[in-house]
Amino acid sequence: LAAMNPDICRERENATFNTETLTNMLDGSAEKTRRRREIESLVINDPDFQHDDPNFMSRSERYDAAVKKSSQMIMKLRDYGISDPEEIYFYKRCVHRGFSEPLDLHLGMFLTTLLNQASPTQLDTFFTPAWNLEIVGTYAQTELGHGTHIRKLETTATYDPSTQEFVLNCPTVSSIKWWPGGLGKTSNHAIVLAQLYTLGKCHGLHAFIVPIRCMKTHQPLPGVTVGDIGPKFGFEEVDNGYLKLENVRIPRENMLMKYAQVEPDGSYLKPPSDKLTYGTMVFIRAMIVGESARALSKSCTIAIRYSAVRHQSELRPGEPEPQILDYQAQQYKLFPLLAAAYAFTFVGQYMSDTYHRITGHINQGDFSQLPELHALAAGLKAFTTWTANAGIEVCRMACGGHGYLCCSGLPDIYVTFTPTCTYEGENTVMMLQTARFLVKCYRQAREGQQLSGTVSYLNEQQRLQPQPVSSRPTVVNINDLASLVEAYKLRAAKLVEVAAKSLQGELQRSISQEDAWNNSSIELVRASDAHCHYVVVELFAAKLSEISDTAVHSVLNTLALLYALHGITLNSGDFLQAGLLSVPQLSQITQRIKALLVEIRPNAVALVDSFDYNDEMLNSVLGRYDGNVYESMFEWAKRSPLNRTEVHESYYKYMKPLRSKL
Ligand SMILES: CCCCCCCC(=O)SCCNC(=O)CCNC(=O)[C@H](O)C(C)(C)COP(=O)(O)OP(=O)(O)OC[C@H]1O[C@@H](n2cnc3c(N)ncnc32)[C@H](O)[C@@H]1OP(=O)(O)O
Ligand SMILES: Cc1cc2nc3c(=O)[nH]c(=O)nc-3n(C[C@H](O)[C@H](O)[C@H](O)COP(=O)(O)OP(=O)(O)OC[C@H]3O[C@@H](n4cnc5c(N)ncnc54)[C@H](O)[C@@H]3O)c2cc1C
Repeated sequence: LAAMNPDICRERENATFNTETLTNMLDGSAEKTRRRREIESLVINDPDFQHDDPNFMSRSERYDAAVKKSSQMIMKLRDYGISDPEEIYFYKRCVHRGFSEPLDLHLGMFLTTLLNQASPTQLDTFFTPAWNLEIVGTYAQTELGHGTHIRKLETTATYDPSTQEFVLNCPTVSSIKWWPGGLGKTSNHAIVLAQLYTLGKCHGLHAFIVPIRCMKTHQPLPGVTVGDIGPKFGFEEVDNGYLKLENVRIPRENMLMKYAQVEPDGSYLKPPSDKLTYGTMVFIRAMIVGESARALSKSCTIAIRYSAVRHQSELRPGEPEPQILDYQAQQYKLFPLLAAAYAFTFVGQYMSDTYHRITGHINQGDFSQLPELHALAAGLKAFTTWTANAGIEVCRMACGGHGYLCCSGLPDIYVTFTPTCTYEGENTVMMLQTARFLVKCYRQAREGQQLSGTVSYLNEQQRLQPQPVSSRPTVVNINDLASLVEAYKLRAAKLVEVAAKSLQGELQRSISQEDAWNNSSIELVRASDAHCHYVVVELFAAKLSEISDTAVHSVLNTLALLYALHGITLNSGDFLQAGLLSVPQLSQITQRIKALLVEIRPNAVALVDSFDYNDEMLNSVLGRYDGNVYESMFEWAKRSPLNRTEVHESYYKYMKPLRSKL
């Protein structure tokens, strides 16, 4: 076994806090850390899950290997008796080493939709076979023509009372279902979102369980055309698919009927809210927030560990080349992202808790908090995925040339993560949904209604009327987190007001509501962005009050300050315009940020260690725990398929004959 790299050892010795304490805090408790590691080691020590580098495999081999692993995984989860959703998740992400896989949609959306939208009788029929993987399903909503504007989806489900069946059709090319994960080759069922027609009337989108392949032969059923949509930017393990349905008949019992219902005679019973069909999307959006944290924390782990062992250039003449982590510019690239990774970890936990709390109420028949849940999940999904997406690229480039190698792990993290900005609601569209909620709340507050929850700051509008900067004490104390939270709150309030006024102004020009909306989109998206930014800063600050260990508290406080101050410099125009900040304060902030970088520097490696990604899951030669980067890069390169023979066959086929001709 090669010794630890001395640079990275020194980093760990210099840390001012206990890494394990912070890991326990991130997991929830020491016991939870222990259990997570136990589950991960079950996978890592399992010979069936030894990991061949997918970068050396064809797409078909990758799909094959992923299906094999998933099938074994299901068996083993049963054998070990692992049934808690969080524990299944730990096991699963370790099996697939962070890659997406063909069963993601079955586990994440098919089962979830059943649980949330099936009637008790339907659950009896479908859930057990689905849990046992006899039924393998996907979530087929998006069509060639529409992903965002789902009210315009064209697939139809027409009720035939004479046989008590629904007849499903994709009548046009643009109505072909396109994209669903696991649809192409893996699934034998799909939850199909279709326009419901009964007794001659359209009732909008509803969800139907549609068998698409024979349960015995796995051949497509009559009327079903199904296949893989071809190679993509990433997601190579996943058979994202197409599906065309022609007069496919399913029993009446296959429409998900927890809320809306079609009776045997064809009469339609309305759901308590027509947005309940959209419930699974809200769940996945809420979960994506945590995925942003994971993608970013992995990328930071790789870039920061590598920056601790990489030496380059001369800082002081005659001295040895420094670790690249000693360059201020390198710290300025990476430490704000490290801070964001921590922030998003806490926001991810909050979003998951909030989702479960509010769906608990929904299951009790109380739908009052659904709008806020939707607005929060949509906005935070967009806000965190945009930041993480850009951050992964910054981490990759911070590793110089080696970041471009697949063995750095960063290209795979990027291509796997980047579609979160698009799927489950395109980010701009999601920001506009949040804005719709914010503007509505703003109007309610103006009318004197008392708002609660994350938008309660809009109650204070009277107090927020702009005042000349000179006539009041400086709002921001740049050394005080509570004061920074307040500044973000006031900025959000201001930008919501700007958006609302833009709408008002447009309407006064007597254009339609819809055109006014479109003409205010820039302000609306910015308002949502500011709102989400405030929520993130607020949650980070709130988290600090829960931390009892003083050393951990101190280092996280530094990160929270950096997150907040760096965000202000990126959006300084807003803060200046709103009179929340003075120009001289802006340069004080830059100085303060520099001081924070220096404070974080000795703890940087320990801070990424605390995320506790084992080497198998990180899958990166640059991010290895032992820091032995160059040796393992050389070993990896030797395994490249091009190196299987000393002389490649192309030499004999083309180069050699060419030489004899010239
Ligand atoms: C394991 C995981 C892997 C994941 C892989 C990826 C899987 C996928 O991508 S699956 C497909 C995901 N697709 C999407 O997310 C589609 C995005 N589009 C949408 O959600 C909708 O079309 C949307 C929200 C943009 C507009 O919906 P639409 O019905 O036209 O609503 P709209 O007219 O804008 O608003 C109507 C009201 O509904 C509300 N609303 C909209 N969506 C929701 C919701 N989900 N929950 C609650 N309320 C909602 C609005 O806030 C609005 O309320 P109000 O009238 O009080 O202001
Ligand atoms: C890897 C991957 C996996 C997927 N898996 C699934 C799946 O399992 N099941 C499934 O059903 N779908 C799936 N999808 C589809 C995905 O949900 C859609 O692509 C997504 O909802 C975006 O819709 P769209 O492609 O129609 O984009 P579009 O809506 O066409 O977006 C294009 C542009 O138009 C803009 N735009 C659109 N509408 C508005 C508006 N109202 N206001 C302002 N700007 C607007 C957008 O901001 C964007 O810039 C997947 C997609 C990917 C990439």
